[in-house]
Amino acid sequence: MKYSAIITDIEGTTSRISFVTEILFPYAAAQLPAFIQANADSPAVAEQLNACRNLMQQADASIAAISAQLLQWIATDQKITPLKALQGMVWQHGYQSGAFKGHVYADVHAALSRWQQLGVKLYVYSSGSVQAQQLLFQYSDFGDMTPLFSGYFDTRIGAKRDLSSYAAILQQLQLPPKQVLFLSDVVAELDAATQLGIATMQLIRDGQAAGKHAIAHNFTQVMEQTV
Ligand SMILES: CSCCC(=O)C(=O)COP(=O)(O)O
Ligand SMILES: [Mg+2]
Repeated sequence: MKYSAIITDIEGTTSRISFVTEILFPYAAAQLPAFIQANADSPAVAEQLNACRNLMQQADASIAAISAQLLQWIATDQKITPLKALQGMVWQHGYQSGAFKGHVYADVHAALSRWQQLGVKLYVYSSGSVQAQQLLFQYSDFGDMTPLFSGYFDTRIGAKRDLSSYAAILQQLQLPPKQVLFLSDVVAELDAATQLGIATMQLIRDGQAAGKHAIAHNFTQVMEQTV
């Protein structure tokens, strides 16, 4: 096996883009206003509301104003950390109530299981919060997949198109970059990882434009190129 660790993106890589854009985002848009109104005093929610005020540069922004801003960020798919944290909180109710399961491609479940058997450490790096990542895999189509993963990274370590984010991840993994493989559907994310010497492979499942990276159309093809 070429790699000691594999880091995977979620949307467009392990999971269908439409699961995020047509199920998760609309659910969050529908639930967030009432959720933050009802939970504004809880420390976890209050912390994120204040982070939104800082980003809005409106120290006295009302709950209604923050709700409107959150909905605008969702509508334009902004990868903003407090939005992602609040989305994870409302998605928890959606998963636990059975409103939806976490979509994971069958080839992903098979490959992750095989890589774990081979002793490869598996990680997730997504703009979705760590909570959202863990929920998706805990309530996946294949049951609880979280035992497969050794760690999770989100935008608290940095934006996915920033080289510094991958430097911080490598620091935590304590591995040489060439022993780490990063899988994503987004070329700009792969470009950032490549600049640090991390191995990369682009997943092309929904017609994504190919970059200069090695490509695969599913995780079975990733496995074929990495053993
Ligand atoms: C963890 S499922 C929700 C994913 C999400 O909220 C998101 O914005 C995905 O962004 P990415 O940069 O990981 O494609
Ligand atoms: Mg993606």
